Formats: sequence, C-alpha cells, structure tokens
Amino acid sequence: MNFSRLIKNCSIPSRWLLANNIRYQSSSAAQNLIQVDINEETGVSVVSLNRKPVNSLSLELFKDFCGVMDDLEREKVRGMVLKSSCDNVFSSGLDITELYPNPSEERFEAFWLWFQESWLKLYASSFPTVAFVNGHAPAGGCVFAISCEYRLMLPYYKIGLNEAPVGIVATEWVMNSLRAVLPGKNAERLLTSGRLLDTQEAFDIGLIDQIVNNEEEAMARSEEFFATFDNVPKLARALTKQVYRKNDLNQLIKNRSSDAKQFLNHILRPETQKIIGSYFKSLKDRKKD
Ligand SMILES: CC/C=C\CC/C=C/CC(=O)SCCNC(=O)CCNC(=O)[C@H](O)C(C)(C)COP(=O)(O)OP(=O)(O)OC[C@H]1O[C@@H](n2cnc3c(N)ncnc32)[C@H](O)[C@@H]1OP(=O)(O)O
Repeated sequence: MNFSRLIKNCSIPSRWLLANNIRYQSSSAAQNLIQVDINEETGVSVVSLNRKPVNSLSLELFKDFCGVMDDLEREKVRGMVLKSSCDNVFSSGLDITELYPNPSEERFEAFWLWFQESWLKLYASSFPTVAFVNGHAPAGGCVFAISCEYRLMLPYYKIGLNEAPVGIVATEWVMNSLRAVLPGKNAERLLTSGRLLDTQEAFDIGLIDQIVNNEEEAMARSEEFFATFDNVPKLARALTKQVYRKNDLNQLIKNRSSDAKQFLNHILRPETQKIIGSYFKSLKDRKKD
C-alpha cells in the first residue's frame, strides 16, 4: 500500500503540521455534499453536511469537507457552525459501505486518509468552531461534534461513540478528542460501553455545552460563543488553540500510515466483517419490522 504517496496528497493549513501541497478540487460538485453559507455581516460561516438520507461519511464527503475547510481558512471567517441538512440526523457516522463487505485496499486507504485529514483540519482550524447537533450523532458523527470547540444540541436525539458494539475499536486520535471534552473516566465508559446518550444525558456529563430548542436559538448561542473572542487577536487565539491541541494532533500526524494500516487490518478480519455485516443487516431489517 502506498500510504506515503497518499499522505503527500493530503494537507492541512496549519504551518507546523503537513505541507500544504495540493489545491482542493471538489470531487462531487454535482452532488453538493456540503453546503456553505457565509454571513457577510457577521463573518460567520454555516457549513451543512448534505449527504442524504443520513450524512453517512464517505470518501467524497471527506474530500469536499477538507476543501471547504481550506476555503474557510483562506476567507478568514470569524467562526464556523457545523450542522446537518438531513432530517433528524446530524451524521450517521462512517459510511458502512466503505467498511463492508471487504473494501479494496486502494479505496480504503484513500477513505481513511481523507477521514484523518478532515479531523486534522477541523481539530486544528484557526477559527472558532461550533457543532450544532441537529439530529442523531453516533460514531463518526460524534467525532465531528467533539472535534469542534463548542457543542449545541436539539432535544431528544442521541450522541456517542458506539464503535465497540459495532465491532470497531476507536483509534487513539478519536479517543484523545473525547478525552479533551470529558473527564477521563466518563470518556472511557462511553467508549467501552459504546452507549449512545440522549441530549439531556449528554448535557449532564458535559459532552455537549448547551441544549437549544431550534436553529434560531442555536445561531444566537453560536454568535455569543464567537463574540467571546472578539477582543482576542486572531493569531494569538489560533496558535493558543493549536498548541493546546498539539499533542493530540501530533499523535496522528506521526502515525498516519500505521493508523490506516492498523484500521484496515482490523476491518478486514473475518470476525470484524461478520459483526459489521450483521449490524448493517439489522439496520436494514429494522425498516421491515
Ligand atoms: C476506528 C475508527 C474509530 C473511530 C472513528 C469513528 C468511526 C466510526 C465507525 C462508524 O462510524 S461505523 C457507523 C456507525 N453508525 C451507526 O451505528 C449509525 C447507524 N445508523 C442509525 O442508527 C440510523 O440510521 C440513524 C439513527 C442514524 C437514523 O435513523 P433513521 O432516520 O431511521 O434512518 P435509517 O436507519 O432508516 O437509515 C436510512 C438509510 O441509511 C442507511 N444507513 C444508516 N446509517 C448508515 C451508515 N452509517 N452507513 C451506511 N448506511 C447507513 C440505512 O441502512 C438506511 O438504508 P436503506 O437502504 O434501508 O434506506
């Protein structure tokens, strides 16, 4: 597997991370997998995941997300609100069809490296980030949310890292992002049980910062969050965030190839394929009941 070639083709903006050596080209302009709306007055950008029906995270979506993050860095936006344009779902996590049945190594390596890249760009972004969790956010959906700096969530949805019950072991950088949000023992319990929390439970343990009742409220709370940085020089804020998150970022940056190889080996194990297969089948069968 030529991981180093692929890693060279990925980039994140921060100067002390990877070389910024490719330009973004939308892989799926026709599908419009990500919608971006920049408010010229406030400088706030609303980024909506738009892969119907449930925003499952595919290679194409990750590529487009990275392109959008590059654009927002160039535009020097004041802040970003990440939300979904699908009904009732923020994101249903990694697209299971990227993992099952037995993905090709070529597709999988690209998929995984663009997933890593999306996380790096979001986790290290120079501008403040808010996740407006306006629907369920299991697994990879929760990863997007916890990589933002502030989380708002609508009532009656579920959020959490349910990888373990799906037969998947969360990678270290995902665990680190969770540990940055929750005190150690709650993070470990959430990961090992794979339990999905409802909005109130997520608020009670600090996984989300505020419960909001509608989009208007979410935008008002986001604005208040962004306003807390109005008197802070942008560069100082960005570098403080990036240095604060440096250990988590470096853990992945130094191990991108091995992280991808390890995950592929895990996914291709017959036992893992079997568990993911029955889980996927149960998702499909649920509808028939
Ligand atoms: C090692 C890496 C470690 C950490 C990194 C993060 C890694 C994470 C691994 C994952 O993300 S694996 C994916 C885990 N995701 C889930 O367990 C969520 C599964 N989905 C659901 O529970 C539900 O779909 C929902 C609650 C999100 C939404 O429910 P509902 O509104 O009732 O929609 P449907 O269930 O009817 O779904 C519509 C349609 O979409 C298909 N689908 C749902 N999720 C996925 C998915 N993640 N990948 C691919 N396809 C998905 C579902 O089967 C339905 O398909 P139909 O053909 O039946 O229409």
